[in-house]
Amino acid sequence: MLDRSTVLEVLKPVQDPELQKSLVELNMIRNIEVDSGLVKFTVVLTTPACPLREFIVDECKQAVKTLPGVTDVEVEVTAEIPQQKGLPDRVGIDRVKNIIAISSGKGGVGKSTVAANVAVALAQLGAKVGLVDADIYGPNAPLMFGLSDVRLEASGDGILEPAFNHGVKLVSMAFLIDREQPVIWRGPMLNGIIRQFLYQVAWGELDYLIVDLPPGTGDAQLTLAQAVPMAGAVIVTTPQTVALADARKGLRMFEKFTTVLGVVENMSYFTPPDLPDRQDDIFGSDGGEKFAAEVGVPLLGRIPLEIPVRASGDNGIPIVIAEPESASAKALVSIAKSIAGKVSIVALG
Ligand SMILES: Nc1ncnc2c1ncn2[C@@H]1O[C@H](COP(=O)(O)OP(=O)(O)OP(=O)(O)O)[C@@H](O)[C@H]1O
Repeated sequence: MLDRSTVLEVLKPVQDPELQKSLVELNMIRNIEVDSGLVKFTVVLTTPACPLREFIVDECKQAVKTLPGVTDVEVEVTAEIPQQKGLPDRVGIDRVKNIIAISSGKGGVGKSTVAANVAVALAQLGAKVGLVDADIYGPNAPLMFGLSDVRLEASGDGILEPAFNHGVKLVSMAFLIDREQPVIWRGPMLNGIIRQFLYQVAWGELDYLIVDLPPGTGDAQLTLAQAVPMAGAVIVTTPQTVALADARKGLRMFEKFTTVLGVVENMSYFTPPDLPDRQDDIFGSDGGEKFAAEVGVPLLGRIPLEIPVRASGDNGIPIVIAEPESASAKALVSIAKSIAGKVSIVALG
């Protein structure tokens, strides 16, 4: 007989490929309805940015269709994002589910570009996202979000209301300081600023809080590590040997206090606009892939060097919005999905 329990039974062997557990066991199948031959149910994913969304829905449909009497299957997809372990219950951070650090060993490899686009891509996929620009020596996020002229001031109780654009809440040193202030004065402020950005911002409910760190393995990384537990860290590098050597140092440091979710290879190749089939490996070939394999973490994706990436960053409209069909935008959306998938594994692990 075709009813709720036979549907649930036939769905039991269907697994979430990343979590490697049955969807039924994970309580991801809800609201089963059977109306003669029509079967309807909801799949509750662990992130709206699930990289395997279509695959999972297809597997479920195929399984249910094997039941005698089924004429049609309708699947609704929603998401409930699990919270990482160990987050303190303190104002500002109390409704944040997952904190993700984006870091690089070397400067100028595109870390802020990746952080901004991953944040916007996750928001476009339906997640609630915040971004902390913790790069106090070169805060670029306001420019990339078209918010260069914004100034923020904490209210009487010391709480900062974040700026907002492209679906992302944002705080940055650039919103607080006098731009003429010498960079040398910023170092001693670092500890306080990072804590303020975590605990004294009216973040509200956030699925992902992304922290764009300065390059290297310095005070900002240690301050963040001491200030709050993270779901994980992402290392951005170019395929170049010198960038990879620095990335290795960064990775070893992060491994001491969080999960390294993976490596992003940026500026992987250049395709001349008039020669769409060509790929010039300007900074070397497959460096990111070899590096990821060597250190035993996933390669989350490769982003080509494209002029519109730079131009869109300078114009305040990240490439995933400005040119969503470009190879770099597609790579960045796929990277955002991979990061979300890995964060779910950490949270449920
Ligand atoms: N894939 C790409 N194609 C073209 N330009 C890029 C790409 N990635 C980054 N850029 C450009 O390179 C420059 C440096 O990028 P970005 O500021 O993101 O690097 P960073 O690693 O955060 O640097 P910093 O060390 O200053 O923090 C920016 O002008 C950015 O627009």
